Amino acid sequence: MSVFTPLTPDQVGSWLKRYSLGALERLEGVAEGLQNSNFFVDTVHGRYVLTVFEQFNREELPFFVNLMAHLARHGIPCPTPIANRDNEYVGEIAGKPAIIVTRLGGRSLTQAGVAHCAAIGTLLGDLHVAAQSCGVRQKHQRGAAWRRETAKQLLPLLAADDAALLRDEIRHEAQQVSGELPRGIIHADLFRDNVLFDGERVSGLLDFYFAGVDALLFDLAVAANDWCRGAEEGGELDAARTVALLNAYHAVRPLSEREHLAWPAMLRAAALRFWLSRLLDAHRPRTGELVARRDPDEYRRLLRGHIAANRRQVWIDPPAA
Ligand SMILES: Nc1ncnc2c1ncn2[C@@H]1O[C@H](COP(=O)(O)OP(=O)(O)O)[C@@H](O)[C@H]1O
Ligand SMILES: N[C@@H](CCOP(=O)(O)O)C(=O)O
Repeated sequence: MSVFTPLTPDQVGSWLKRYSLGALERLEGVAEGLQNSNFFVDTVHGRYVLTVFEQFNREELPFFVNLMAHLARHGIPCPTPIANRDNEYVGEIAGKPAIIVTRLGGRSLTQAGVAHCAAIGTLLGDLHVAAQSCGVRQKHQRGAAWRRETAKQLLPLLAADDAALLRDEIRHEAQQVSGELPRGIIHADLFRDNVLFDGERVSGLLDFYFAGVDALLFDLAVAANDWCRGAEEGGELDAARTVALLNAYHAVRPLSEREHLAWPAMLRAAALRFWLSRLLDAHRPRTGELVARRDPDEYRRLLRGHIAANRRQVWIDPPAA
């Protein structure tokens, strides 16, 4: 996250009185992330993370908070939301909705190896299975309809070759049949900075604020695009890491023949999703105390790499059931 809403120790100290977490010992703004304002909060009882929501109103939060609570109960290493003395997860600070969750140990990786990618495959499979019994549902907010609408807004702002790429990609996506793929709640943003590792063990899965129902394969493609991207400038995936990710996932939730066939298009859809959101951020920058930005060109290169690989038929295929 970035800090868009600065908070003082006094503000947080008096807010904490609504919880049974003890008095504030230390408050620190977190520089990573893009969507919300996050603070590490240490109290006499433990270590927590306070998230102030910049883009959601109160009514939109119960889905995410209940999903995290459900997954934590089912052994997924995600933060556990803490209820206040009125037994509510969602509170308010600085006029904005806020929650406090357990702070997990470990560190996010800048470079992932084969063993890390296998751990991510297992984690994602476990997440998809555990989420099946979650009582709350909502649509994935960055799905195909969002991509179409966002492309329309961005097209007039882009250079001719980018606009042509975007138009072709939206057309390509419309020709796919992803509606027939297995669906469920997906994390939808499983990048390296949203996972904490302790050695080769996953100690934390963070940032559920894009989660929602969509094709499960989309989640795997988002993860492959970030965790398995090769070191070179183009958009090819590293074979060993991709195979490790896919095989580990397949061992938990076997991929179907239909998913196998849909994989190349799904990698493109997942690359398109982040090219679009990064372009939007670049064209409408937000202000704040510590604001992180991500490079749209990285995902344009990845998208072009997938299109070129598609023409040459050099996909690293997932195992088929
Ligand atoms: N529960 C947590 N335990 C440990 N670190 C956390 C936790 N929540 C957030 N963080 C830290 O804060 C950063 C930003 O959090 P994130 O949820 O990704 O924010 P945003 O929603 O703004 O993207 C993470 O990369 C991680 O370093
Ligand atoms: N993973 C996305 C950005 C989403 O922001 P996050 O900080 O909430 O993960 C990207 O890399 O574009």
